Amino acid sequence: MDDAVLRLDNVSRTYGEGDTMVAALRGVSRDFAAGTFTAVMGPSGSGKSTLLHCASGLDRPSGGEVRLDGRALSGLSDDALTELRRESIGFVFQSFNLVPSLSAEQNVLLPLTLAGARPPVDLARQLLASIGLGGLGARMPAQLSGGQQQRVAIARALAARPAVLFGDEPTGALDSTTARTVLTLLRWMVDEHGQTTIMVTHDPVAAAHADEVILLADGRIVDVVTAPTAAVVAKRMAVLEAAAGAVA
Ligand SMILES: Nc1ncnc2c1ncn2[C@@H]1O[C@H](COP(=O)(O)OP(=O)(O)OP(=O)(O)O)[C@@H](O)[C@H]1O
Repeated sequence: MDDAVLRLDNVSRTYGEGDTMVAALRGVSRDFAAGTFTAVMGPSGSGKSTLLHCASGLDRPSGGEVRLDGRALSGLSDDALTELRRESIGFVFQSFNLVPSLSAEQNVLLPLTLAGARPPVDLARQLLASIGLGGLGARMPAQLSGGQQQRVAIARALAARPAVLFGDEPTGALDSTTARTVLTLLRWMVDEHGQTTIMVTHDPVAAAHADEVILLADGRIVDVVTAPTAAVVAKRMAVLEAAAGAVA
């Protein structure tokens, strides 16, 4: 696919050696087209976090290749990889990871200021307004609800206009109503701004917001659900969980 922003080609990742070796990823290949929203699911230990880390340049695969905007990551030095991550990748985590002593606005701008850039003063205000937090920029994280804090974290991840936004259980710490607000926001970023987004989740309802769901089992992609509904995803997951339980 020519419009792939991110391409995984036969990516493998092993941990340890000899008898204790664990194959966390076993030859994963997948193209992620620009402007698409993908959810990654699978039983515990199936390789979701490893996939996210390898795809985002946080970890180096043991084999295969990851290409971001056509650039092979394996050839990059650690410094070049860090630079690429800073410029092209956004992260949102389950624990919002905001700096408690900085205001919402300062948190949003932090990655840019740390990178030595002088972001336009109204960038944070615009970003916060665009995600429904207009007027709250001066608040400290402790003065915001969980959902509001996660939206600040999303604004921060988007400040550098990343090629790909990665979410590691971004709604895992939120109640279902608040989670829906955050998922609607992610969906809106994809639809309105073409923000390519890849999210690991355990929640079929969250996964149903994506364009497709990749299902992992034992380090491999074993199923892909297009135009997912929560019911279909839950059913496929139940089959995989049962199989994983039978092996364990
Ligand atoms: N640093 C590590 N050292 C050794 N083994 C590891 C390491 N990290 C992950 N693994 C193993 O690799 C496999 C995949 O782990 P990974 O964390 O990617 O799974 P996951 O699907 O994200 O699991 P969960 O849903 O429980 O978070 C597991 O068997 C795990 O124990």
